Amino acid sequence: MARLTIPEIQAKKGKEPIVALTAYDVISARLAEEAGVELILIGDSAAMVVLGHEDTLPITMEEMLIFSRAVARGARKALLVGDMPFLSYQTGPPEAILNAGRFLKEGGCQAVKIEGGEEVSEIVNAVVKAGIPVLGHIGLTPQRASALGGYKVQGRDLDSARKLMRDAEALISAGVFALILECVPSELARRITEKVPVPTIGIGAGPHTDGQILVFHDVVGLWPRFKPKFVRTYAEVSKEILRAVSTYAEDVKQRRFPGPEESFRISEEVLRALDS
Ligand SMILES: Nc1nc(=O)c2c([nH]1)NC[C@@H]1CN(c3ccc(C(=O)N[C@@H](CCC(=O)O)C(=O)O)cc3)CN21
Ligand SMILES: CC(C)C(=O)C(=O)O
Ligand SMILES: [Mg+2]
Repeated sequence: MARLTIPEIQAKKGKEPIVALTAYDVISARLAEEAGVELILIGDSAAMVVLGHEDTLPITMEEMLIFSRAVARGARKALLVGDMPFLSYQTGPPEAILNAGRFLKEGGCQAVKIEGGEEVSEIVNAVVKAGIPVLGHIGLTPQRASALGGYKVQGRDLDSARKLMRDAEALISAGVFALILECVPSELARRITEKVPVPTIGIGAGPHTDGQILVFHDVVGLWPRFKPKFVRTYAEVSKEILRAVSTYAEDVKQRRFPGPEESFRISEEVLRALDS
């Protein structure tokens, strides 16, 4: 079966919700796709949930490309989007195009995501003009968390709600194929969704967006550090892993593992010859 295309994703607007999820490795990508995920984002959240950094800022292009290639080996139907890391695009169009292009040339992705609104619209436009599809991302943009005062809901007062509407319009003019809305009040997300011609994909943006995205580790219960209000945890995978590995450790200590079924044998004849 062929990979979902950007026009196919766009055609879902107003028809059926788009299912998106992050993934960072071959197993999570394969499972996500088998479960029906249509768009996989190789998120810079890997900095936190895979590499253990405090925030998303430290992750590099080289690291993002390693995760992208792993995901590409596991997913052949979902649209793959590489999340451009901090300082890989902010310096201007030439560097942005070169780094975005690497996600396609080396990362096995079909598109990239860039955080920010009006401030980055020229850069987004340059990347789109180079033939690299861009997924926009406005509202809470974690690479700017310090400037925004933390991981906070955006667009609650009139000025910031207006700013978000302008950001959406600027990105549409710049040519994004879809738009992520993160941590935005539901009614504002609804207005943006009705106003823009491309799909909106929400994370903490309520039920009216054209699709939803969450972080893989949040969905399966593998991220104990914090639980944003917008997360629904569908499994307790950490607990299951802890149970399995604890039992393994105890079995080794108690000499219950390995047993005969988990061990290899040699013939008596060879053994006798060896001992003589
Ligand atoms: N595991 C994980 N899940 C994510 O969704 C995620 C990451 N990591 N890392 C990068 C960013 C950081 N994100 C976050 C992190 C925390 C909140 C949070 O706790 N927000 C408050 C809202 C506070 C307010 O009312 O303004 C909340 O209660 O949800 C939101 C988004 C989203 N992204
Ligand atoms: C949560 C999504 C939108 C993201 O940017 C990430 O995982 O890095
Ligand atoms: Mg991100």
